[in-house]
Amino acid sequence: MGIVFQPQNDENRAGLLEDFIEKAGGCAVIDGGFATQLERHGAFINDPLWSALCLINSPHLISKVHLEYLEAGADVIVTSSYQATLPGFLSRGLSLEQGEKLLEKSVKLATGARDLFWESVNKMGDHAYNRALVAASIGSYGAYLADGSEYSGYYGKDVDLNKLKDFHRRRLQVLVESGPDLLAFETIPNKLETQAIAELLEEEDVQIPSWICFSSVDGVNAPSGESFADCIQVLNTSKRIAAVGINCAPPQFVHTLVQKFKELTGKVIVVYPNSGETWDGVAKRWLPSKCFNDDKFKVLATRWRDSGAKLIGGCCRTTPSTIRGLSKVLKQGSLANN
Ligand SMILES: C[S+](C)CC[C@H](N)C(=O)O
Ligand SMILES: N[C@@H](CCS)C(=O)O
Ligand SMILES: [Zn+2]
Repeated sequence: MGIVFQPQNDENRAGLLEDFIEKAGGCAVIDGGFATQLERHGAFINDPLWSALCLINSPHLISKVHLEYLEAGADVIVTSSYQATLPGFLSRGLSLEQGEKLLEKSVKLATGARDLFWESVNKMGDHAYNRALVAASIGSYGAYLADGSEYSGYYGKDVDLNKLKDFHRRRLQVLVESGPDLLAFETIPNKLETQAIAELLEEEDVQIPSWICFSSVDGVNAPSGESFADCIQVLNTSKRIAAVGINCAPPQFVHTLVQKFKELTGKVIVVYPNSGETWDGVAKRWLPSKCFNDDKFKVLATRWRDSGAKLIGGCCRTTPSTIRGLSKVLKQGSLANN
């Protein structure tokens, strides 16, 4: 039997994610770089919409990448909506309705791939897969700006709490209505956006559990320079947020940050770092730097798990092969595979 994930009420939201993790063997595996894998299949994403351009031009590649990550052993797959925003689509001449349809499509492509994969592995008989959860990706405001500010946290003086809530509100509503299992807020770079998300989840009475992941460029603080203690403080009282962590930061930062986060919160810790390369927001390309291959990633991931992370995957420049390795090493000894 697969794990069925059906949030029922306010109180058990985090509990359901924890149950899923427990049934997955104590540590669930998230997929890897989504845009990265689209590019490896030839998708053109050097664009203000980045990987969301594929929702318009090449949805078949999105399904293909989801299936590749499922096959590699991901227990949680993240939708292609990181940089899919209504203002972004409107600025391309699409109508509001068309933009909303694309957001819905990002969830449907993922749930469709998950259901197809689950049906096909069950036909095979014995297997070690779990029925995966679908997390709807919600990239930061900085991702929409497409100027690299998800790694600086600097949104300019005109951006206040209400502006960030307005930016996130309709996309959040549409994604929730599309039926994902989880919400994945990704590369959040500052306290203001953290607070906007926490308040919005409350105002919109969102019943689906969320994780919030921060980026980090120094391994100590949020990209804005604000401390993680300050950022996490605004999340700790929110029942809507089931997990907190780091994504798209270099792997060498993660171990210390997991330890720090364990001290700052009782929530599930989620980590999915990039390969260690650095994004050049002006040239729109990854600059080679200290890069971790799949073998090094595997070794580090066991340390992240041993220090308390319970959702572990990869972000940009990691691939299905990274996730296959992670799945193998993190599930060794697990009795819980269905
Ligand atoms: C996670 S970053 C590499 C995504 C792309 C960025 N928001 C941009 O559009 O430049
Ligand atoms: N979910 C996105 C995150 C980019 S930082 C991706 O993997 O492409
Ligand atoms: Zn990334």
